[in-house]
Amino acid sequence: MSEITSNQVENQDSLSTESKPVLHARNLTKVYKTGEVEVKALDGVDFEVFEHEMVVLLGQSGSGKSTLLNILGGLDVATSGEVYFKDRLISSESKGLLTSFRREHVGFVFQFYNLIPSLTALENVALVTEIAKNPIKPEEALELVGLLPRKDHFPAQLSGGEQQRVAIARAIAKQPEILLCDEPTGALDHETGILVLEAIEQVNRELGTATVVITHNTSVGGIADRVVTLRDGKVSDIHTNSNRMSPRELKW
Ligand SMILES: Nc1ncnc2c1ncn2[C@@H]1O[C@H](COP(=O)(O)OP(=O)(O)OP(=O)(O)O)[C@@H](O)[C@H]1O
Repeated sequence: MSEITSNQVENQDSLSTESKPVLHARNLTKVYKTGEVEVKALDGVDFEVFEHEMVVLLGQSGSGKSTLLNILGGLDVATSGEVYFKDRLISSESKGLLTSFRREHVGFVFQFYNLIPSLTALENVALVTEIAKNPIKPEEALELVGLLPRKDHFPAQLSGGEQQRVAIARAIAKQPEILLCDEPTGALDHETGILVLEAIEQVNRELGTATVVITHNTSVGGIADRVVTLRDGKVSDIHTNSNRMSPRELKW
């Protein structure tokens, strides 16, 4: 992987003058201590995601992708460094404030869907909309991911890809400013993975939700505005795509 070039840094600067970062992190480090053993999972990471932007986060296993995503979303805290949500410095906030930041502003999608088996697709999404401040209707969220016709089906009656699309609907139904997806296609075959990426792409385009997608699959970088690569806990490359590909155009 190449180091960041001045051209790439310029591209970033031009992006930042056109729109504002929804999230930005400065000089993040994360050290995990287990007994005598220390692992430096993040080592001076600067990262931002702008309004409406789609960022794909690449890197080998153990490079620090999930650690970064969890800190950005307020699920974990950094050892040092700063994280801002717009102008709000969230990295110095109490656990309670961080929890309310996460509840109000962040949608998460993980590799495994974590739907409640005894509830239908619609009820799984409604669980979130019932307590959110400014939700869209659960039906609308399912429509966005193409699953309204399956609203009365239980998770066991849906394929893996369909369950993941319900999980995406659940994540975005509260209209978060940020959608963070950790290996959303990791458990899926190629065709199903494309459908899930299409759902994420649709949400990003129609709701304008700033989105970060972690993947091992370098081809998926084609759907992003920017592709950020981590290596050994550092940003090793930032690439700006001149055009975003649709998920269906991806080949792997
Ligand atoms: N809770 C933890 N305790 C100790 N070490 C951890 C913990 N979580 C992560 N690590 C270590 O931190 C490093 C970064 O892990 P992380 O999960 O962020 O990488 P990743 O790029 O997301 O990997 P993968 O693609 O395999 O999910 C790894 O060396 C990992 O073993």
